Amino acid sequence: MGRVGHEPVWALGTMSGTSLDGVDAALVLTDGHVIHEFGKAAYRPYSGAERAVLRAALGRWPGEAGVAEAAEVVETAHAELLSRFDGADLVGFHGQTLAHDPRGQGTHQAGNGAVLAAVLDLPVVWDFRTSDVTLGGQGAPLAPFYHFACARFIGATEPLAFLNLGGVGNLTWADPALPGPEVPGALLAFDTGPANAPVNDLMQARRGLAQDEGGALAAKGVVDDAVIEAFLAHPYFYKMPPKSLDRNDFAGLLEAVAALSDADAAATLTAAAAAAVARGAEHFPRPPSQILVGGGGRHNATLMAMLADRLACPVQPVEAVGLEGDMLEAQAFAFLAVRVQRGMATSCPATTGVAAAVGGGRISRPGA
Ligand SMILES: Nc1ncnc2c1ncn2[C@@H]1O[C@H](COP(=O)(O)OP(=O)(O)OP(=O)(O)O)[C@@H](O)[C@H]1O
Ligand SMILES: CC(=O)N[C@H]1[C@@H]2OC[C@@H](O2)[C@@H](O)[C@@H]1O[C@H](C)C(=O)O
Repeated sequence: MGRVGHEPVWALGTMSGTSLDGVDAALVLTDGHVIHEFGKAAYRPYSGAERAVLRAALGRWPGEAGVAEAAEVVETAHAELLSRFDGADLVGFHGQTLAHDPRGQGTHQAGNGAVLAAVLDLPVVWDFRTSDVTLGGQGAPLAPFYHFACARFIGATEPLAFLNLGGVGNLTWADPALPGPEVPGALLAFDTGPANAPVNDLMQARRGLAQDEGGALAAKGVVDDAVIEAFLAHPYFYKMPPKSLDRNDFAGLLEAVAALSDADAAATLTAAAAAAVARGAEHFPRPPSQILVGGGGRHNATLMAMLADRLACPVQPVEAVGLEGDMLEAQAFAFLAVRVQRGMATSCPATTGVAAAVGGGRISRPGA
């Protein structure tokens, strides 16, 4: 990339995840290879009204009803949150995934980076997933290149795995001893299955609550093994990675627990998330030394206990190695923004199934 520097810059990354709870933003000082320092991070929840607009647009594509309204909610929430930060050199704006169908209609993240570039008066990197999909990849997960940098940052020398427990779960196996993330054998990544989304949907439907706080309800229930067995027969679990999911790909799971008590249903959906991760771990090229967990699901003690039961290596929140589990994804899009700006790859065959290591993303500059 000519004289575009190799100096580290402060990148401000954002994530508005599949749980539709709100927007995370975090500053990272990086050159796109190495994490030099972490800066301030902040969260802005969506209001009930905003969440309703986003929920109504789930599964929709650009131009369809409700999508422009959803994009406006996303842009407004991000502009409000990001205006609270000083000192950023550029922004990595993920947007809100409304639909994801990589081998069909594509992938759709609502929100226009050009709008944010104008409001914030900063270059904004956005639309991270489309070019990977266009080149035959899944367009997700994209955090793995960042996970590789995290593995280096914490001084790991043995293979390890990162597990994100958001609405959907995803696993990255990484070997930090290899020279870089795109080197064959350095990474293997994929979505594991539904993580918190089905439990959240159950809690909403049965109790009018957003989540099963701490996994307390699930802890009181009994897992229905027949439901788990039927769940694991889903064709997704027979696909080789890389592979990715849309939030509602397992919508039938909620029907499968319809006849169970609230506690048994919560226990069974929580066990399904853990079983999907354990099934995913069977794909690891070599056993990892540990699995480090980020995302909101690490606050669910029942889910964490079920994971520890089903996995052969230690499972602990990323805080155990000094990382911030609520901000990993926002930090990932800060890191990836710098890579995009510098013409570096953001995905490779082992992370998204794309044919070769590729970069992605659009860059909008203020005043352009
Ligand atoms: N204290 C808690 N107890 C139980 N569950 C929790 C707790 N805190 C967060 N969660 C779960 O984590 C979810 C939020 O996780 P997170 O913010 O990582 O998801 P996301 O980023 O929206 O999703 P994705 O990573 O799939 O895009 C909540 O919706 C809830 O289900
Ligand atoms: C299409 C899409 O937005 N996928 C998200 C979602 O949330 C978790 C999982 O499904 C993962 O594939 C991805 O996000 C993370 C940040 C990623 O790209 O690595």
